[in-house]
Amino acid sequence: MKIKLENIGKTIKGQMIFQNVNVELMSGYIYGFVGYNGCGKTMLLRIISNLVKPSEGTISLDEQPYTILKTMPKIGIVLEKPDFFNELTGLENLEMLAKIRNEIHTEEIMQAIKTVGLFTQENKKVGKYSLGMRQRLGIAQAIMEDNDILILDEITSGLDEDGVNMIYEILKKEKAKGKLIIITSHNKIDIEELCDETYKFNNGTVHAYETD
Ligand SMILES: Nc1ncnc2c1ncn2[C@@H]1O[C@H](COP(=O)(O)OP(=O)(O)OP(=O)(O)O)[C@@H](O)[C@H]1O
Repeated sequence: MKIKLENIGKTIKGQMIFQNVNVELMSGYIYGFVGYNGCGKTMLLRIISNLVKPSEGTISLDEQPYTILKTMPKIGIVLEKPDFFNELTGLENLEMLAKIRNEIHTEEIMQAIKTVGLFTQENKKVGKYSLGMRQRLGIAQAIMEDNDILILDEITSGLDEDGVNMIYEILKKEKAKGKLIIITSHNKIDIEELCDETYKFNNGTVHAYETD
């Protein structure tokens, strides 16, 4: 699977966020987006996820522009702070989200909960979860349905050392399964540990970036 961005630009209310973005993303690789606060990383993730249309340029999946695609691939997304219902437990939140596609049931959800280290916490209300636990639940939601593409914004924010190592392990396993993975992080170690290719956002431009 290949996602190709050609001359992608985004302008909001007359303000250019970025322009002429040319990037190719392939299954089996982990890509990193880096850059200062507000440079447009999340916006580009939204465009890649087909949640937002670009102002200019073409984005395609296996040479088919998104505008004519009949079905999008399965994408697991954690954009910024994961939003859950505080009055429901972690398990209930994931069960509710799983009902949208209706492809998986409690067994697969519990597997994802175990993978992210929330086993025994699944029946606690999310309102009582710490920031790191919410982040872990967000990751469980992204991986539970065996998605083709994983898009994880600020992957390690709010996680303790165990949580960070857990994320590294999960993403390396998902990569080995042939998933296309895109992350953003302000932590250089995340990028060095995980990414095959990194793109740096700077003043409206996006360029491949050498980490060494
Ligand atoms: N819905 C919106 N309406 C207007 N402007 C927006 C909207 N969403 C984002 N922006 C603007 O687009 C720019 C890029 O925001 P974005 O969230 O993509 O940055 P980011 O690189 O992800 O930042 P951070 O590192 O802080 O997460 C910012 O200037 C932001 O104010």
